[in-house]
Parts: sequence; structure tokens; C-alpha cells
Amino acid sequence: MASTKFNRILLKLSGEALAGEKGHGIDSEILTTMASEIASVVKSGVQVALVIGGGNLVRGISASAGGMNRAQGDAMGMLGTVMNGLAMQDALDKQGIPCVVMSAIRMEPICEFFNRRRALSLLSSGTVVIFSAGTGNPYFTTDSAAALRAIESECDVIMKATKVDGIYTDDPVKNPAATRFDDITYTEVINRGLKVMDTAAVALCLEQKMPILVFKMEKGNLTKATVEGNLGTLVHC
Ligand SMILES: Nc1ncnc2c1ncn2[C@@H]1O[C@H](COP(=O)(O)OP(=O)(O)O)[C@@H](O)[C@H]1O
Ligand SMILES: O=c1ccn([C@@H]2O[C@H](COP(=O)(O)OP(=O)(O)O)[C@@H](O)[C@H]2O)c(=O)[nH]1
Repeated sequence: MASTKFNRILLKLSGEALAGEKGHGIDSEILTTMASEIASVVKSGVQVALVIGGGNLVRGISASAGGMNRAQGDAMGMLGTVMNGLAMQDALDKQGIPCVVMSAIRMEPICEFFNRRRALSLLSSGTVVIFSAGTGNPYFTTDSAAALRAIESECDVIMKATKVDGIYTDDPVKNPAATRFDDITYTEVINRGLKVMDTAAVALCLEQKMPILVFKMEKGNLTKATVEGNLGTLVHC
């Protein structure tokens, strides 16, 4: 095994990142690039669990703004995360990386129903496990699902690969004067109301002391984050 900072990671990818410039759907080139980044980390001996969002397909909150019942919209959002998971599984297949998709909502034979003990055993054997359908409940996000599954599957860290290169004093997209933290405590993220990850997810990580590393999803960064662990912003106790 290569000397990596982490043995088992939970990588959280936003659905929107899969859409690329189009802003919607799945861009096959981006999917392939992300799969090859994941493949190289897996080949270095790191065990990888994956949670992919669904914002590129449906967000319950946006559907409800258009008049749809929120829980109904969230159910659609969760199904979107399964579609993204299946797309990533296909892309990892093509890289020769073993991968199992689990869903928080039963839908065999498309994918397996979530089973914590089986997930642990698959991860230990080097299989990538994609946890899809979020938490299986409306009014939650895939950030919360990432926190929950990272804790259940005994990961060393949650890696949130996103559009910005860390956590800032304010949204850096809206406020260019915002400054970046190299590291920050969970309590500070919550008390300052920093919006990079939802509060429920951060609170769960605080309770269970699950570190979170937030960094930009760019070529090479996943390897850097896994090997060196000093990229972006680390959220800790
Ligand atoms: N304090 C902050 N630090 C960093 N990013 C922030 C902050 N506040 C808001 N954001 C925004 O949060 C976004 C990431 O959150 P989100 O859109 O939920 O991520 P994703 O879609 O990757 O899951 C960033 O693109 C950034 O614009
Ligand atoms: O536990 C969950 C996770 C997700 N969702 C729904 O799935 C959508 C897509 O997830 P998210 O917005 O977290 O995706 P991302 O922003 O990471 O692409 C959400 O908007 C919700 O509608 C949900 O209802 N419960």
C-alpha cells in the first residue's frame, strides 16, 4: 500500500459538478475524468466510499418552489442520485475498478439495498461503494447522507469535492473579499453560519468527530488530498 494520509475516505461529489458547463444532466467527459481520478486513488490502496448529489437532475426544494409537494420533489431528487451513481459505476467499470451501488431505497435489481456490514466488507476488499438515494428521507441533503454513511462505514474523513477551494469567511462566489480558512472547527462553521455544507451534516460530524476536508474538484486534487491531506480546508474538533 502506498503511504497515503487516509486509509478509507468518503468522497462527496456534487451532482452539479457532473453536469459541467451545460449545468444539467451528465457530461460524459467529466464523468470519465472523475472516474479516472477515483481509479488512481483506489489503485494507490485507498478504500473509497462515494456519495454523489443529484443537483444536476432534480432538487426537491426547486421543484417545490414550482408548486410541487416538497416530499414528492425530494423523492425525485433521491432517484436522481441513483442515476448519477449508476453512471459513475459504469465509468468505474470502464476503468476496471470494482464498484457496487447501494441505495437507501430498495430498487433491486438495479442496485443493492443499503447494508452497512456488506458495505464494510466490500470497502475492505477494495471495492468502491456508491451510497445512493441520500438518506432515504425527504428534507435531507446528500451532505447529510455523506456524513451518515461516512460514520457508518468507518471512514477516516469526508472529502467534499466542490466548486470552491475551501471554506471562506463568506461565499467566495458572491464576496470576492472573503478569505479562506486552512482549518476551522465544526462549532465555528455552525456559529458563523458558513454555508459550504448543510448544518445538519456538520452537526453530525461534530458529534461523531468525523473530519471534513473541503477542496476544489480539479484534476489531481483528489490524489493530493488523499496522499497529503493538506489541501483546501479541514474541519475538525
Ligand atoms: N463560507 C463559504 N465558504 C465556501 N463556500 C461557500 C461558503 N458559503 C457558501 N458557499 C458556497 O457553497 C457552495 C458549495 O456548496 P454546495 O453548492 O452545497 O456544494 P455542492 O453542490 O458541491 O454539494 C460553493 O460553491 C460556494 O459558492
Ligand atoms: O437524504 C436525502 C438526500 C437528497 N434528497 C433529495 O435529493 C436532491 C439532490 O441532492 P443534493 O441537493 O444534496 O445534491 P447536490 O447539491 O450535492 O448535487 C435534494 O435536493 C433532495 O431533493 C433527499 O430528499 N434526501
